[in-house]
Amino acid sequence: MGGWVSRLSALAGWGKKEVRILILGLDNAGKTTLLYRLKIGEVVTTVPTIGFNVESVTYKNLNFNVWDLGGQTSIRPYWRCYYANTAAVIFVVDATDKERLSTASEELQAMLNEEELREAALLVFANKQDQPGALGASEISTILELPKLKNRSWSIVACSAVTNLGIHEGMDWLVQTVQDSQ
Ligand SMILES: Nc1nc2c(ncn2[C@@H]2O[C@H](COP(=O)(O)OP(=O)(O)OP(=O)(O)O)[C@@H](O)[C@H]2O)c(=O)[nH]1
Ligand SMILES: [Mg+2]
Repeated sequence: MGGWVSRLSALAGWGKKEVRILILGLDNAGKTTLLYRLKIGEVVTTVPTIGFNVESVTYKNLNFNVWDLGGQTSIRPYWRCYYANTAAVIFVVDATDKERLSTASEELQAMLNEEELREAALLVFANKQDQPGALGASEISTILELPKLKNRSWSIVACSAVTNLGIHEGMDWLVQTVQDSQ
């Protein structure tokens, strides 16, 4: 009986495994704005995240469980509590916040050194491209030392969570990469 139920469920697509994605980055980078852009396709008014937001998001037939963690300095030590079973990390950078790009780079490297994220793909979103003076993907890639990464599927895409620029390009890469690794 149990066998029939699970086979029928599988045929119907019920209980389909969700792919776990984390959205990380410094405070004010635009993580929560991105999460709801993915979830409802709109720009929502946000407040700084204390703790996390989590949503089920379906993109190109893949079901994601997307966790958006608060990025304030005092909250960053808790990021590691969420690393287990993560297929991919979306690291959001405020491309206008030049003073804090080195801090973003340090947090990114610390995160990538974690054993639990050894196989996780990395998508960096260079966000806020609608703002004047935003640095482009190649400049940010250099500052974050992405070309030096070893044994990691990674990509960087310039985007705006507000205007939707680049969001699909980044998510298409993510879906393809996650599917290829499964
Ligand atoms: N101009 C512009 N503003 C953006 C963009 N994305 C987010 N913002 C704004 O940046 C501010 C911070 O956005 P949040 O999404 O709350 O940032 P967060 O990364 O979740 O911040 P924490 O929760 O504190 O970690 C808000 O005022 C957003 O409206 C963007 O692409 N362009
Ligand atoms: Mg937030």
